[in-house]
Amino acid sequence: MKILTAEQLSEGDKITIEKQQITSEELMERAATLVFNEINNRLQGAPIPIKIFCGIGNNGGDGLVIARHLIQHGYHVTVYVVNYSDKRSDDFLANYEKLKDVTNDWPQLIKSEDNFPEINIGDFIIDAMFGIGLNRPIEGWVANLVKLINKSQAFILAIDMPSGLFSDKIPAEDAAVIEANFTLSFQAPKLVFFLPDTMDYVGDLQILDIGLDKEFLGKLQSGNHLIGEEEAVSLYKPRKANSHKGDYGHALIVGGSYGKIGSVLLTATAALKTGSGLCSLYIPKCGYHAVQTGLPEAMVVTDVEDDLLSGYPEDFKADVVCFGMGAGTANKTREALKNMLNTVKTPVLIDADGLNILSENKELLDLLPENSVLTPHPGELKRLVGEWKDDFHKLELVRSFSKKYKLIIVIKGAHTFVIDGNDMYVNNSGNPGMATAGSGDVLSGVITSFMGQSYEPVTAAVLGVFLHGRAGDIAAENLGYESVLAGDIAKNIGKAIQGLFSRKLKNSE
Ligand SMILES: NC(=O)C1=CN([C@@H]2O[C@H](COP(=O)(O)OP(=O)(O)OC[C@H]3O[C@@H](n4cnc5c(N)ncnc54)[C@H](O)[C@@H]3O)[C@@H](O)[C@H]2O)[C@@H](O)CC1
Ligand SMILES: Nc1ncnc2c1ncn2[C@@H]1O[C@H](COP(=O)(O)OP(=O)(O)O)[C@@H](O)[C@H]1O
Ligand SMILES: [K+]
Repeated sequence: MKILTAEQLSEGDKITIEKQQITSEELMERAATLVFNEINNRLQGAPIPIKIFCGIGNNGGDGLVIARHLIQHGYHVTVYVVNYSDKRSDDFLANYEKLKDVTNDWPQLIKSEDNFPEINIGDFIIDAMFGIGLNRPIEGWVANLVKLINKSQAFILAIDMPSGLFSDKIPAEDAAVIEANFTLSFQAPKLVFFLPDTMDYVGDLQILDIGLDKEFLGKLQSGNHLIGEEEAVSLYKPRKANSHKGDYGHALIVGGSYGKIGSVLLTATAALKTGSGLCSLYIPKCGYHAVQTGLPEAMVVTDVEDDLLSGYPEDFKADVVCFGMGAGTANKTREALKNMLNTVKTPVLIDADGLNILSENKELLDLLPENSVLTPHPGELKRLVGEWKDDFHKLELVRSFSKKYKLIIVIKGAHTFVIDGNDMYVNNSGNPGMATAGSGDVLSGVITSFMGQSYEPVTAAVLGVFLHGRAGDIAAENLGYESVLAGDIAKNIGKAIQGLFSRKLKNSE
């Protein structure tokens, strides 16, 4: 699904109105009716107090339409007009009139703190103050109203955007922004819904298809994509009946050091669980018995050193090499990485200490084969590209880094971002149970495995990140967030792949 900007969506509104020969009021009616249906499906007529805070633009107009439908269906609704300006939009005014047809309770006007209503913990708040039209921070008494709503602990449903959130920039730390429990947004997700700085304002997210012109949406140039199940299915290559292990790639996992052999074991397990035909590890001698016992399906080659890596098996024939987990950053290990990069001419994956070595030895970046995949968490990323001011600045830095070195960067996080030059893929699977030691090692194994199975590196990264998150979701469904171990994510990769084709995620390990 494309992630769009406020400008693209406004343009989509205009074109849709022209092509479908409808009025903007009709489009508002369509969009807000979809919101009403969602609310009605969930509340099922429950007699809870619903307080709708409407701005005076089209977001407020949506609020008025939602209010009208809710009142018609017998809900207990109080409508507030947050009168931050006198410039009411035409569609707001039209729907303000229409509200008269269904109620004698005129909306309550809020013009200052004096008009603030009481908000109770059991209220159902609908935030229709500002949508994509926000063009400056919310200030004065309106900011205080936002803060009052946030403090109330009532359930907050935001329409289109949590009010106060811009679609293209990060609000200041003390800015007034609605902290929604749920956001129902129109037609396409906005990038801020997924950034670490702003995702907490959004709560759970659902996108409503309000029927904007398909041709316009199809042709829109947007390099930003949200990756869900549908996208993942389209990337997956089924196995052929007439095939053998040689068809599914030989992955070589290089890493580990004394006390950190578990990391490579996790990566190799994940690679095999993702379908690698063969998997070998190149590790220091101290890990030999652990790996041979822990993962009998894997082959092991050991370094001359006992406790760390110092070299690379130059004659080794692998389809893909992954380097770094648990490796440490000793000088000898830096030489091992250098040796690997001087030997391997096809895209590699670099993770963890491999990234730390690159950060300390930037000249090595030039040795990375084009389309290699780097999988930093935010700490590793900072060492690699420098400090950023906010998430938009971070994405800019990573984009130019990706272009400069022709690399694919996987920024790990609650929503992992895969950046390949101007293209960006935002992952929509995963859960906080995955914030556990070694889950990144598992991700490296999954992506490496797909690279070895002849997926394009960017496809391997995007599909790998999605399936890793989905496997984590399956593990969490069965174990609870706290009990998910990285190994459980690896165990459920197969179920995650199966789940692409059947929605039944049950009977997992
Ligand atoms: N395709 C879509 O996306 C559709 C959008 N609709 C709704 O229309 C909304 C956009 O409506 P508008 O463009 O009228 O904008 P908003 O309703 O978001 O904002 C209203 C107006 O407030 C003013 N304003 C901005 N920031 C302010 C601030 N900090 N303090 C005081 N005033 C401020 C601006 O002049 C802005 O136009 C969407 O978010 C959505 O809810 C729907 O009705 C129909 C379809
Ligand atoms: N809150 C979260 N929601 C979704 N995924 C998460 C969350 N926290 C962590 N993850 C995922 O878990 C992995 C953690 O990787 P990393 O930080 O490298 O851990 P480690 O170094 O212990 O392996 C990443 O793939 C990340 O996207
Ligand atoms: K809103």
